[in-house]
Amino acid sequence: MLGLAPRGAALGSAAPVLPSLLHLARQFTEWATVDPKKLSGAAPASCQNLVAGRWTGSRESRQLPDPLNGEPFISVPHTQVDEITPFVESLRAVPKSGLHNPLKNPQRYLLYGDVSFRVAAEMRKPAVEDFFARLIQRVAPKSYDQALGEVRVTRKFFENFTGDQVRFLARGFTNPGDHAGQTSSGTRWPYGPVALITPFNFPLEIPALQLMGALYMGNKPLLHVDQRVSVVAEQLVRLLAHCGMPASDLDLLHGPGATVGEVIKRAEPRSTLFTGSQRVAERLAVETHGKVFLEDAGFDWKIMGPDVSNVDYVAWQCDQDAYACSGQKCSAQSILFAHSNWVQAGLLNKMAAAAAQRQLSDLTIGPVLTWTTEAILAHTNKLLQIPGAKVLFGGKPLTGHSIPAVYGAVQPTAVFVPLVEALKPEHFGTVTTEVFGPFQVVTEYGDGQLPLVLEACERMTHHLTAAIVSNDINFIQHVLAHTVNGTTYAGIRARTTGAPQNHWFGPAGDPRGAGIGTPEAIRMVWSCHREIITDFGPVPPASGLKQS
Ligand SMILES: NC(=O)c1ccc[n+]([C@@H]2O[C@H](COP(=O)([O-])OP(=O)(O)OC[C@H]3O[C@@H](n4cnc5c(N)ncnc54)[C@H](O)[C@@H]3O)[C@@H](O)[C@H]2O)c1
Repeated sequence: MLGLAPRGAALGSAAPVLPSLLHLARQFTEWATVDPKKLSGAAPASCQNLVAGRWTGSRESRQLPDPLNGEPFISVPHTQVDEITPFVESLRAVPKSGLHNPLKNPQRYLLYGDVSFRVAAEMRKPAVEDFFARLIQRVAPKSYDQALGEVRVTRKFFENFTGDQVRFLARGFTNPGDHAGQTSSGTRWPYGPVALITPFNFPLEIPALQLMGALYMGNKPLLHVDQRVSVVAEQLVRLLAHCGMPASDLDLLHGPGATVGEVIKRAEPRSTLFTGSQRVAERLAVETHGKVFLEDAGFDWKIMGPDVSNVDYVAWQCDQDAYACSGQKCSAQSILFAHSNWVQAGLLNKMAAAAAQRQLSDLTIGPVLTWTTEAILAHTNKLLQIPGAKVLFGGKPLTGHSIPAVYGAVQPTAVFVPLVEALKPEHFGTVTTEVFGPFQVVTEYGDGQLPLVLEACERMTHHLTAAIVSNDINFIQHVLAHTVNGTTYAGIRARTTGAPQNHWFGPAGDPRGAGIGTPEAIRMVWSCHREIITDFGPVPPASGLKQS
């Protein structure tokens, strides 16, 4: 309630007529159960599961270490396999025809347009935007600008699906039939019970965009987010409920990945969207008998054409692509193929200078959550065994910090590997291993060596993002024509990172590959095609019927 001035209160009277700023800030997040500004070992937060519309705990909890100083600061349900029956039953209770579809409960499309409108309005409030940005920073340390960018992309996504836009997602088509009374119509049908598993690196954006896609299309999702960051998704779910989402429309399961894996085995959701590592992706593909959509490993390349221009800008973009969020973006620049003209123009020195500006104090470099310092340095040393390989910059641990040893802490690093050596079968696997941290491989090619670069792209196994940095249309068309990555930027401003709400983001070249964010992605991942052929007559006279 806004503390408006009481009727008749005189201006200038001693009684306060406006609510205090503190009160306003608090009411903006009345649905929240954590305060990211206070969150610490001294003021820990705790999380809850949501199942069948009820918030619950679990027998055991895990105390998460603060990634910046190791103090236990969040207690998260450590849900065990013997506690999953309510989650299995909740999913099993969902009909295959979903909670809504074009013929059932169509008012729910409008409900979700309305929920999205309210969430977007809430997220426009500076206090709410700041709440999510800071909460993201506390669990997946990244600079404030990067965290705020994640919140704003999420808000714009909600804005995109307000009003009638959810209903339009389920748009179908009709074709005239063979005779009077017959029409065929293509419809978008939900899967019903579905699962959604997302990683740590974008704790708000990935769960929000995929979750809403699942809900918009009429499914009931079981949501599981990496437990190191799932506090953010829980706050999103609380905001959704505050904005009118029926609390029983989704379940939220905190805990180890193995527990959600077991729920999936027993509940057999009709489809599962997984975002995370290749290892778990392949395992789920087998366990679900292929009923998966995957957004997995990203070994992302950037090719720089022979035409050099705007070297300062391009070096800045390389630094952003490789090291923003400490390289923990699936779209991060993993390998750079620089034409010799760029090397001669001083690109690598400018990249080194940009990387040297990054610092822990503003989280432009920070903890690595899935690779330890030792593992990153061991990988660096393995690359350095390749003839001609050398460290261009970085290659050392960060110093003067209290990041716990379970996480990694290394300088932004670039290792140069000669192209011909990189292509040798004994080296190729190491060179193209995705290091989910501030790390990239750099190589150089000369005139006449583009076929070797394209051969490297052909032999890579995953095709998520890519960048072709050039303004030479013939060069760009040639590279585009011979490669397949799902999200490819081309032009002098090309980047590998960038997963906004306004374009498709996802891999190509794999029939299991998913997409995120756009109407096409939502329709493809969260609904299937159903053809309904209506044939009401008039019926022809029986005398004219022939057997065949
Ligand atoms: N392609 C994309 O859009 C995209 C986006 C973000 C991250 N990623 C990839 O994610 C990886 C980094 O994340 P990570 O290494 O922490 O991923 P991960 O595979 O270890 O974890 C991802 C999720 O899977 C869950 N999980 C773990 N074991 C499971 C099991 N047996 N059954 C079901 N779920 C299980 C985890 O709890 C977590 O929520 C990188 O490879 C990165 O490229 C890809």
